[in-house]
Amino acid sequence: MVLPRPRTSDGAAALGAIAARPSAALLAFDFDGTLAPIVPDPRDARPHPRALAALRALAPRVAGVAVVTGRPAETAVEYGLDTVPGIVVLGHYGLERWEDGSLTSPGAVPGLEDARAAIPGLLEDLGPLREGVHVEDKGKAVAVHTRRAARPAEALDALREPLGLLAERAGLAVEPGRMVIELRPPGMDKGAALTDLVGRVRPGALLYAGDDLGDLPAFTAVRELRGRGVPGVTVCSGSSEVPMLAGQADLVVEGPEGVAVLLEGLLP
Ligand SMILES: O=P(O)(O)OC[C@H]1O[C@H](O[C@H]2O[C@H](CO)[C@@H](O)[C@H](O)[C@H]2O)[C@H](O)[C@@H](O)[C@@H]1O
Repeated sequence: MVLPRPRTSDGAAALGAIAARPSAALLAFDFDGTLAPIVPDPRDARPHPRALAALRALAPRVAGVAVVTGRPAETAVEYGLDTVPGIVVLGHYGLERWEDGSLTSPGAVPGLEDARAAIPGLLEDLGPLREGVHVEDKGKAVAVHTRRAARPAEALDALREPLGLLAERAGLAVEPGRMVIELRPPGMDKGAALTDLVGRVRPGALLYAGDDLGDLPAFTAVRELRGRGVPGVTVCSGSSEVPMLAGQADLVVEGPEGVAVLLEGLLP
């Protein structure tokens, strides 16, 4: 199968290196919007069947397959990732690590209980915009979603300031995403998580694919790693919701289906 051509020479060189010597490649992905199509209810998200099949086939041939997600690691695993041989799942933006059935996770998150208690009142203050806004409690982070709201973009805009102030008071980080604002533990991001993983795997080349603002630190990490001699290609799983991400990537594909086609192109 023919591989797409990245628009940058660095990206083209890295994808060429991955195709030429897959056994030295690390393939890393965001979950929602990249491997899994976006759906209204986060509990219904599952990996695109073709992407999952391609990952299963590629995993024994590459140096590593990883998912770096804002989800709790075990949630992404339960949604089907444990069927990929040897996969590493880094959850909560890298705070958690799941590998070979075993989870490493930090203890209680200071400030989260206060944030959790304050959110219902803050949602009441939204008035009519409140309709359809829902809270996803992820144990070590809380996400406020507006995708199912009657007026999703307006509700999200109305939430930015109060959730920002609440995060500041509680000592939490604010993570804006696709029709969602999360309050999560500070001190970790997908860039640090990916750099740490590269230090462990020591790949000859690296691919990272993402779809959202939370993936930008991973894109930056790929560029920094290039400067340290690790060829890397960034892939944007494109959407109309986050158009700016395309300009930050070496290669743009059409959502999770496009990611699946790219992975199929790496198969022998
Ligand atoms: O880092 P990711 O793997 O991309 O996770 C980021 C957040 O994704 C999820 O929310 C997004 O996907 C939902 C399911 O398709 C969608 O309904 C929602 O609008 C999106 O924002 C997830 O629910 C969050 O917990 C993740 O942090």
